[in-house]
Amino acid sequence: MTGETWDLVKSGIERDVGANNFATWIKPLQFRSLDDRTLSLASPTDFIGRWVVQNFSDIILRHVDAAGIRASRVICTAGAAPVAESAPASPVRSRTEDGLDPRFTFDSFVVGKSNELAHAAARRVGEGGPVSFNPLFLHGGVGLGKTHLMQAIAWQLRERDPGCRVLFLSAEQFMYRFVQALREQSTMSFKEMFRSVDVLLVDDVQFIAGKESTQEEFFHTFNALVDNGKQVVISADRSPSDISDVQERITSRLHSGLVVDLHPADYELRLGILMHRYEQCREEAPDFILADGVIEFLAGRINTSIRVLESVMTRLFHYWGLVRREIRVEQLPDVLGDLLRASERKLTIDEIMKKVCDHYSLRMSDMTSARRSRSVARPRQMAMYLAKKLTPRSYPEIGRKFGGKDHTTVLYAVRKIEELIQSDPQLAEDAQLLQRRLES
Ligand SMILES: Nc1ncnc2c1ncn2[C@@H]1O[C@H](COP(=O)(O)OP(=O)(O)OP(=O)(O)O)[C@@H](O)[C@H]1O
Repeated sequence: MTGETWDLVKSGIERDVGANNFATWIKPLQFRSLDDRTLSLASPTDFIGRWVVQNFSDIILRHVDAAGIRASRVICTAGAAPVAESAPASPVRSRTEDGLDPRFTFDSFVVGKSNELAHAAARRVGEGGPVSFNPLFLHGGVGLGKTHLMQAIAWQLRERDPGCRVLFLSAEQFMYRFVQALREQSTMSFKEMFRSVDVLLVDDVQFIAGKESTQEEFFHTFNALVDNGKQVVISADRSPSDISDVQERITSRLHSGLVVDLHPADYELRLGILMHRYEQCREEAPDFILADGVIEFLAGRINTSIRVLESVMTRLFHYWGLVRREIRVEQLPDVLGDLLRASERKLTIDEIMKKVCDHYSLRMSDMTSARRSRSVARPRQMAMYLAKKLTPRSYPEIGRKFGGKDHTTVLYAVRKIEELIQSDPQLAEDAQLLQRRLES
């Protein structure tokens, strides 16, 4: 690793930690050395060094890993002596050399309503042979199983045909490899390597937004593969047309295959995933017991990402390792406090109005105005309906937020939209889409 690579890694970290955190904590860090998987960074003060190690080690290691560099510990030094040192990374990184996690297979993927289409499409690609859609584009919010499905495809293809050349990498890794090839003047072998694969899977493609030459290279690689009948699978946190700063020609090519949305997990899927993890834990430790109602309680409460559901079960398992007693529902707030609170984030009426305005190209003032033309009144009714459905606010409270309207106006709006959902498929689709966007 060099100082230059560290600078690239830093730009990736900025995306995760936000501009303020970046400027305060990460930007001042200088690369010192990488020995024996220990990344040593120089920090301007002891305090910054300690803070970084405590709060940012995992993120730093994740991005270093994405750059293809193996490191398992961060040390910060101010002056000559180390001020803080992270514990070695946990064995979460039990990935194979090619970046595939052995846990991410189809067998361990729980299928529900919200991911069944994505799962079916991924399965189809995993079967190999000609596929009628290319590329397969999977998108959805944080921690909903995109990476899991992509890697499951890779594992299945390899299992069926060990000779099949499958390459899985993140868009961030694609960029690092490309930059390295430019630096080492080896772009020809870079191109050859990428064009020789049978199936290319690129995760988190939104990362290349705004990165002109990486986009250009990605576009050429993509075209060369698709034109030669090789399968491409891509994932992103949003749909192709919602990724800004990506050239139009790329967006339209991304659209040319099958675009599938992974929706937030519903109650049944959350329950299924928790039960699956519980069984896995019990295979390891048959005495690990959760009292009746615990899993149902968690499935009802944790509605953020599936990653959080997993952390919950891991936390309970560790807790059980200490107390060795059945865990009951009453104990959950103490054991899981922060994780439960994180799921309590409530949607505000302002957020709902804003999403509805974006969707129908209206101004926020249209939500509170008294205009009755249908192009404004209908979206306003939709926003009222969503406010009733997705927040605990009462009819009068909602009325007040919409420019002091009477509660009967809100009641009428909710009934009207409910009625139209039954008779107007376009409106029903709008309502469903908005709800999904608001809940994700
Ligand atoms: N349907 C599922 N069944 C079992 N596990 C799942 C399922 N969906 C997600 N997971 C698990 O949740 C975790 C997060 O999933 P994953 O990393 O695939 O999310 P992602 O959509 O790629 O999110 P991000 O964009 O944040 O990386 C993983 O450990 C994965 O195994």
